[in-house]
Amino acid sequence: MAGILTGEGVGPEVISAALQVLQAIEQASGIAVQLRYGGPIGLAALRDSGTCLSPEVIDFCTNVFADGGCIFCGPGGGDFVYRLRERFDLYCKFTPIHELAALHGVSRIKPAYLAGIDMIVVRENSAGLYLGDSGIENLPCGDRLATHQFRYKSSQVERILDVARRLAQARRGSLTVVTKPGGIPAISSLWLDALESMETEGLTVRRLEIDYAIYQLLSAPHEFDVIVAPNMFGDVLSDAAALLMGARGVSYSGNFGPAGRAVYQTGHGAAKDLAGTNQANPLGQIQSLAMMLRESFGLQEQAQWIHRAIDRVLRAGWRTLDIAEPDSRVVGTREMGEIVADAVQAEADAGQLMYGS
Ligand SMILES: NC(=O)C1=CN([C@@H]2O[C@H](COP(=O)(O)OP(=O)(O)OC[C@H]3O[C@@H](n4cnc5c(N)ncnc54)[C@H](O)[C@@H]3O)[C@@H](O)[C@H]2O)C=CC1
Ligand SMILES: CC(C)CC(=O)C(=O)O
Repeated sequence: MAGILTGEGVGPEVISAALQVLQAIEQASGIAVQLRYGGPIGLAALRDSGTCLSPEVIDFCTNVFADGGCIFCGPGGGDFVYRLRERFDLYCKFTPIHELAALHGVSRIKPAYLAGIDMIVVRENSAGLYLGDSGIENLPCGDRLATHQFRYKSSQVERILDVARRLAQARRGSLTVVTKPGGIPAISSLWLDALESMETEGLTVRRLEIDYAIYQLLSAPHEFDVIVAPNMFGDVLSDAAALLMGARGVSYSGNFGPAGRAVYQTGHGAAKDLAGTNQANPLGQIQSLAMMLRESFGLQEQAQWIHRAIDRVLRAGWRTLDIAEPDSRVVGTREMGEIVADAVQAEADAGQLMYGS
């Protein structure tokens, strides 16, 4: 079962396109995913309930998780995602970054640097800068003073490093740990000490500082497999890495906590400039659907149908405006959802022909 939070801005449009694709999966496989719908989130909720994560949405998520489901979420602004992660201890965010070969032509990065890239940014989601205490005070001299204090416990660092270590062991065995010893010495030491005392036999471990890590990510992306970082560095790394896939509109992620709790979302935001125009790219939300099917429902094959369908659609020249090339067949959000849904059906049929089932 999946709980749907449609989000704000372009959220309802990209969620609706993704659900068209889910319908195609259901028709092709005979699997039925039960859906429940929750209320508004983010700045839309703030207007009505005075908070970006309302008590109703907390109850909704609590019930979905208690019934063994996960959340499929459109973008939401304000502090919605931080409060959600805090409330349900969604301490781990995975952002997969993989080659979308059909989009080499729209990338700002030369194709030779993009071929075969395949990495996952593992972001610590439960502490650090974004979960700190802050305030602004008016000083007697007339100046204003803003302060922000943030912290990490070694147990929080150890659990995320352990997730990243296990992921790297299951993949190509390369782990990059990103800190900034000169800039945030105490927290960087905590991370690097935890890394030092962790069993990393069989892994190639790199320690990079955030500034050079971003430079390397964009100049030598093949060198990355699993990257793990504190909250804010992980946010910046995953947004920058999205450039390697072609555009912000195709980026996606999953947030994970204990007891199988999971929230799947886009990497891009509410894109309010595009809301209601049927121009938003739904491929990020659709890829997060594939991630949900694979990680929460164990539907590997169906997730692959989606990725292959997207490749097929992009190679055929179908594009939303943000990823259009001069000879593209430009379509809107809704139409892209329909085209990918049809391509999913074609992938499912091709699979049946191949295996004769
Ligand atoms: N996953 C989430 O829930 C996220 C939510 N946000 C929230 O979204 C709001 C807007 O954030 P911004 O920083 O402006 O980032 P944004 O991603 O919403 O927009 C940045 C630029 O990317 C474009 N863009 C984004 N998604 C697109 C798509 N699917 N197709 C085509 N173009 C797309 C927008 O039109 C805009 O020009 C804020 O309230 C922010 O807090 C931001 C990032 C992630
Ligand atoms: C701005 C947020 C709503 C989303 C984001 O960028 C995050 O994951 O921290």
